[in-house]
Amino acid sequence: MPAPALIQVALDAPLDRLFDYRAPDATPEDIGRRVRVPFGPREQVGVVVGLGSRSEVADTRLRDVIAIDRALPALPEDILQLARFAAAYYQHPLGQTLLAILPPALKRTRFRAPAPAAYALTEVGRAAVAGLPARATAQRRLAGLLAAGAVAAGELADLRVPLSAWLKRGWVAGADLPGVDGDAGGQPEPTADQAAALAALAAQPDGFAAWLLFGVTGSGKTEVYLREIERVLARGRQVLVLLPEIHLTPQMVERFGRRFPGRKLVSLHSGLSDGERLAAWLDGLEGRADIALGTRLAVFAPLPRLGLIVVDEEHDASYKQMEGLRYHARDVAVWRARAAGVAVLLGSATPALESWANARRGRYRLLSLPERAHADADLPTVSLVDSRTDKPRQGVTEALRQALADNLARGEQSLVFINRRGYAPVLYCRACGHVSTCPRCAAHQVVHRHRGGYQLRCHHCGLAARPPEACPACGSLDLAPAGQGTQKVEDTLAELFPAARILRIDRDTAARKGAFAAMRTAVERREVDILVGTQIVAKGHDFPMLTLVGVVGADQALMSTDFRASERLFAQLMQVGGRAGRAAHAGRVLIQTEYPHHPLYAALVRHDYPAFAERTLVERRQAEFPPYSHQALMRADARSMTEAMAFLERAHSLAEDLAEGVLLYDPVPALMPRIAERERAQLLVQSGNRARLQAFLTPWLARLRDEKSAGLRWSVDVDPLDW
Ligand SMILES: Nc1ncnc2c1ncn2[C@@H]1O[C@H](COP(=O)(O)OP(=O)(O)OP(=O)(O)O)[C@@H](O)[C@H]1O
Ligand SMILES: [Zn+2]
Repeated sequence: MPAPALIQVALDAPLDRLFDYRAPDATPEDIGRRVRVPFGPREQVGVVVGLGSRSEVADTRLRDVIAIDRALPALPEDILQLARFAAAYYQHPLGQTLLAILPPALKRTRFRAPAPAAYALTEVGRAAVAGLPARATAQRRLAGLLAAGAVAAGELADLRVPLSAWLKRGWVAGADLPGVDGDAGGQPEPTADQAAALAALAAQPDGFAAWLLFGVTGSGKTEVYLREIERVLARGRQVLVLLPEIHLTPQMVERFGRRFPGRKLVSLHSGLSDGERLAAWLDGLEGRADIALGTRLAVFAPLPRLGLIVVDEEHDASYKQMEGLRYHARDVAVWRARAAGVAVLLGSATPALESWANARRGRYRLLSLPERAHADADLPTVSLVDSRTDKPRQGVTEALRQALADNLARGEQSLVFINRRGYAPVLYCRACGHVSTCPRCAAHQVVHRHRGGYQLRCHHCGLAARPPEACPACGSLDLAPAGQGTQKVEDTLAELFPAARILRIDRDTAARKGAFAAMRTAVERREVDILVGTQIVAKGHDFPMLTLVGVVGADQALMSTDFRASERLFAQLMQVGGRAGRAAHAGRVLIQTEYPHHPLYAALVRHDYPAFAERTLVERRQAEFPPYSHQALMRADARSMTEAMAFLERAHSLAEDLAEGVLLYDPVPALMPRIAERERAQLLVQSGNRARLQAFLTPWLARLRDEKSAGLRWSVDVDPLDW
């Protein structure tokens, strides 16, 4: 009698193991397929990762698989391998990793078919809509929208139109999206630097290569991606393009669509509906998509003909996932490219110091675009406004006010950058100095404008409260918002320039659907004179009439205890400054600071990223911080600090005999020691050798898996970016 066929299933369970199920008809083709299995009292979706005939589970306790989903193609072997790598490297269970990389629609036990990308009228529908009565306004609106041909599903989603009723009646049906009209002929001639970069890429023999495209803002990095992609597409391969921000995807999709009119482009990000995401994912998996553009999660998209991976703005912190599988999409992309034997192209004006160091060591090959691409565009002039002498009034110095006034008079656009949303960072008692703090967190409450008055909000736990009438510490009524946020700067500018059209963009205003696209259109149509915003306006945009950038309140980051703060600040200011003067009009950047002699600002004035990077790398080497060491951070949180610290002390003692070649720091309270009534502590481990650190983490964490203590949560973050 043949041994019973078993499948090994990865499930979304916090246990680092696989689960065996009986599946008499399973074949090797089923590896990578979704299955439905009984798990405890419920049904769960899992992925088949192996076959077997013997199980450690007693025969009587083995359960039968409910169904193997053979309607969909299996996850290909390279994606299973990628998941195995990510699970092992980031110390996360394989099952949870695999389930995290599946589109949400595939995680449900009741499987729903992918939604069409677009809808079009059927023959029947065409005849029917001709006879719609005038009072059927919603129906007539839908008929109008569809009159000229297929319309993207997303464009119909927000409108109140009777789409589902028409689907039932057979008046509309799913359709493919019409291709974008291309102007592939209208592409600019590459500059000499672009041509040199492209020649180097083309000269590289097939196979893995990691490239760092270091190009100043506006140097035409995107143009290099586009031409290299064209070359790879021509060889019949697929291309994966990673972008840091979901807001940037639509504009990139549009730019790519225009450039590659005949090609199928799909986008993959969390802003899509589950149906759209599934459809795009399947287009990739089944080889229909030529280009997949997406945010970090797209790095796991199955693409059987993969020929190139591009990571735009590779330094961006949003490539790092902060919970669950705490992966860094750039690093995973490099690993994937190596496994697939293809090139990976990392682009940035301010590369991550890790990447810069890799380029210096020859692990990445460096391509440079030191000048702006546009023939008339120079890099903006950066100047520092000494705010000790030119004292800001409501946040704005006289120098910045004057520059904004000049720009307004010339009809050019300006951007005021302040990386702090809300009205003011704290509510302050002028009698005793008390500042508003969140009752649940070790954080200040931020003052927000709210319905004609104010509200106090915690940016860590979200708690909102009415401001107190009197100071909770001394009873004084002399309470006032102190410092500036985007809302206050917006108010100040409105007072200074009553005729100016001002638009504020921060996470609060951009949360509304379509807000970002509306902002872009308004700026492009020159319906805005001054933009006020946080870092979300700083990235990626190309606004030809924007010629002045003012930076307010940047000094704060200089004081941070996080060793990456200065790297982040430099990148941010370089990016935001890079929005100025990208076309025919010269740009300038004014930075208000009390530290005009700080070397970080000096490097910015000279647009000298390499100098900044070299200096910072020397500091990192002295302190043995990354990239000269590799870190993992264990975080624990509990109702009391004693519990959190006790757990980490225990973890520390369980590590001691394993930690050869690994430096174990003492457990300490976290930088933000309390969030939402949970006390937080951390334990840092570090090694000069990545493999050593990995070899230590696995057995250490295995020992800790059995340590249970009620109400305590812990996790490990490999290559942490935040503290
Ligand atoms: N070879 C070229 N000739 C003329 N214009 C070009 C050329 N390459 C790019 N441009 C133009 O220069 C501008 C900047 O290009 P692009 O957006 O590709 O730069 P980037 O380096 O990706 O910018 P950033 O990183 O600042 O977002 C665009 O308006 C683009 O159309
Ligand atoms: Zn809070």
